[in-house]
Amino acid sequence: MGTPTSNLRLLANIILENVDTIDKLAKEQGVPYPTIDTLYNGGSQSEKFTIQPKVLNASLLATSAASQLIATLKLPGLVLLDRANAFHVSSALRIVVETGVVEILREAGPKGLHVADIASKVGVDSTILGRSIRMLATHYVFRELEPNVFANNRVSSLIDSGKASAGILGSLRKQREGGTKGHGVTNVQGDKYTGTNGISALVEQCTDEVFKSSAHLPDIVLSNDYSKSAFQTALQFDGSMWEFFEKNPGYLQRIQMAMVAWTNLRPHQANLKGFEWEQLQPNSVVVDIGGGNGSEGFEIAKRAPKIKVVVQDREQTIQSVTTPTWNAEPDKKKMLESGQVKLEGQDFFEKQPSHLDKQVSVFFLRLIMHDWPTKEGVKILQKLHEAAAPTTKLVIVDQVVPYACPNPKALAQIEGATLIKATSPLLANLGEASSDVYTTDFTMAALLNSQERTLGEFKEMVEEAGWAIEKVYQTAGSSFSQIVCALKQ
Ligand SMILES: C[S@@+](CC[C@H](N)C(=O)[O-])C[C@H]1O[C@@H](n2cnc3c(N)ncnc32)[C@H](O)[C@@H]1O
Repeated sequence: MGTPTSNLRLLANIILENVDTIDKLAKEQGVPYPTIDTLYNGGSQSEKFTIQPKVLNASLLATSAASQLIATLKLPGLVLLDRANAFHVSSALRIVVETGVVEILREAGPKGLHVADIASKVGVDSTILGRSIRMLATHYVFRELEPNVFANNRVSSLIDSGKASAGILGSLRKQREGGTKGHGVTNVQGDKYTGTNGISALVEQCTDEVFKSSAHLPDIVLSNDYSKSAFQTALQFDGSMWEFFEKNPGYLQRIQMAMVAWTNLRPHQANLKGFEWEQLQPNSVVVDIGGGNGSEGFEIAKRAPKIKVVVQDREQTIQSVTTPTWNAEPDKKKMLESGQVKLEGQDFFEKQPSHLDKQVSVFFLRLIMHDWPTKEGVKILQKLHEAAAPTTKLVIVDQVVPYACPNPKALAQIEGATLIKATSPLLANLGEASSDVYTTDFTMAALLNSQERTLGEFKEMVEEAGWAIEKVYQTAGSSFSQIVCALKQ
């Protein structure tokens, strides 16, 4: 009998097999896989190659094995220190994003720029700025070309707002001039994000209010007192997070742009893949519940030009964010003028307006359920149930949290429930390869005392409100899933 293959070798073999798969596909198609040192260009052949399903599958398995290999090879004490101090990476990231380092380095070009020059443009201490960029470079965000000379790389360039650095620095100046707005509250300059792909807004939101809130989450859990969320504690605000945003319009603009980033961060089809909007009958009505600035409602209306879309949100969001956005963009304005799309102030805890009663083909909810604890989630879905016709569908787009073990039988039977079968010794949820869904879950806990849900939790919640899951569409590389429900029989 030969020596059994070591655990290290099993992991290394998974990496090699999957890198071989990617290399072979790259060779066949004549497209190189991008290196970490190249700049991100979503439209390039190389980046498009990385999100082809076969390539993505292989890269997820290799990522899972590689991170497990690192966690095994690195001394456990150092793995623990990394985990315990991960928040410093968030601090460094906020410093560089709000000081426009990415834009300054884009303007500097491939030779990069010395940190003293970056700091003098920004007006901050060059030592801590340099240490921030170096810490990030150590985590593969930016490159240090020679001592203290930095340049963008594939990850940092993704944050690029596309604006001139002078604009970002102008916003920083206004932010400083306005002074602090109270405990933990940043004087956010919302206009800085308009016209961007939203990624800088998302990174700032994560590293500012989410990070500050998360620091208070353990105290809440340990005291078992959920009367105030971690967000309310961090920002010393008694109302809801949405009320806070309405009082602080810069934050409102930032979170709405951060929502757009979720569309741009990953292959976009992933959000809309699955439900066949084109198959709806002409004049069918789709209601985008809590549609925010209507970015998804717009995509649906584009995909199925013969249907009608109603984008609903809180009155103030419709007035101050959604309507100006749709009036400013010609394609969207045309849809409003033709009557294909309607923007409507509507609280989703209230009864749907009479013009929609029993008239809706699909209620669409993207990133809504995860904002609410289950009790409120059930109330929202019950209101939609009350307005539903017998054939109305409910399409929920949210992240489905994978168990770290295989799905139980009752769930495995739902069409589309299992995505990738991970083989031993990999974790069933692919570990690091699906880490984003677990961090978003904690974001929801910190901001809203809410959560991302496993498929089992979704099943229980929708059934309590009178719906039943028919099918789940999942996409490798995107924890966003579409859960299609019909009225429970
Ligand atoms: C996480 S955002 C999602 C926005 C949008 N669906 C998307 O995916 O881009 C949540 C949305 O819910 C809206 N919202 C919060 N409370 C609401 C309520 N009671 N009625 C209607 N909309 C509400 C917020 O204004 C915000 O636009």
